[in-house]
Amino acid sequence: DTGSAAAVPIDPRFDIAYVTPVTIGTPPQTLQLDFDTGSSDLWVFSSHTPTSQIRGQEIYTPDKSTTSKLLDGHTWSITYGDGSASRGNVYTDNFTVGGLAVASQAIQCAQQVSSSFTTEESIDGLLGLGFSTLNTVNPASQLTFFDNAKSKLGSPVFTADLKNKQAGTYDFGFIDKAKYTGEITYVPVNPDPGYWTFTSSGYAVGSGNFSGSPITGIADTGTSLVYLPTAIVTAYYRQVQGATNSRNYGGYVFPCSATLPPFTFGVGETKFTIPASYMSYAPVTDGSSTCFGGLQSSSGIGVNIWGDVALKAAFVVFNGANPPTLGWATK
Ligand SMILES: CC(C)C[C@H](NC(=O)C[C@H](O)[C@H](CC1CCCCC1)NC(=O)CC[C@H](O)[C@H](Cc1ccccc1)NC(=O)OC(C)(C)C)C(=O)O
Repeated sequence: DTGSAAAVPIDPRFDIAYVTPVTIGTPPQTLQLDFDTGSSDLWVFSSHTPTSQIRGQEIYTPDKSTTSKLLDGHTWSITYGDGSASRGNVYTDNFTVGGLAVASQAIQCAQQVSSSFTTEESIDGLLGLGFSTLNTVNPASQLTFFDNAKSKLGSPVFTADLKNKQAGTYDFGFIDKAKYTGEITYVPVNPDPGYWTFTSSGYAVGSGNFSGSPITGIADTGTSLVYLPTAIVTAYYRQVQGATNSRNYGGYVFPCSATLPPFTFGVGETKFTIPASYMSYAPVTDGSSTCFGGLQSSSGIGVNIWGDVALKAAFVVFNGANPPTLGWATK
């Protein structure tokens, strides 16, 4: 079997996150979920979520599904890097993504969501695509959709083809040659503690020389920006007129009129260039002439993160074979 579904930016002005339609239950209930390779819980706004915490999101109602089953005594609670959080109970039900079906997927139903989830009307929940070791369900952790679907897939892979300010695609079970150019470079993945962790072969700022210093980080579709070591980030913004590291805005900002260099990162022998337009992420507030950078320092995070700003510049194969690998191709 295979599956293919669109990854749609939730905001047409800048790519803060992407959502993908899924169906849950019988008859099918359609929700838009944020596919997140940086976590491993599949959770949804639901009929168990207090109505005061719902603002326009679609919800999953297990009682309306003839195939839903309560996973008795199981609970979950998750807090993300940006401080947002949710918790609740667990059902199993039929679940599909782009035509690919899993019969008894653990669906974590929110009984509580933090305010940042309530105010993000376009996100009806998350679909974790990290390793199942990161799943937070107690007393028994649950498998991700990808882990449940793997045995039905021609090849145990999914691919991310995220795009700039337009819809991209998540494919499951096959690699679409039409989506990339050249050869795919595969690199090892360390699945501990549960992220898609790999090592980049180095970077270059604009037309500067390529530094061959390895950078270990995670490929994370659920993080908007790129977070790298301070030395790299300061080297980048040294090339941007008027750039400053703003405590007020929590990162590097610069005049929106500034000329930005592109940023190149290596995977094996292949080089990926993030265009300057992706590196100017967004005005700090609507209409401001001060812009927030798409590259920020990872010093406060503890891990380097190749988020959407970088992933948009590549076609990425998440290979769930044993051992797992990541494939990167230009497009
Ligand atoms: C609990 C663990 C098992 C897993 C957990 N994983 C993570 O925190 C990484 C994971 O990819 C999470 C997944 C996101 C959580 C929040 C909702 C959207 C998905 N990423 C994160 O927690 C990182 C947060 C994102 O980068 C936000 C996302 C966002 C989306 C829409 C609106 C506002 C903000 N963007 C964001 O802040 O963009 C700015 C900086 C331009 C404003 C962890 O490592 O702690």
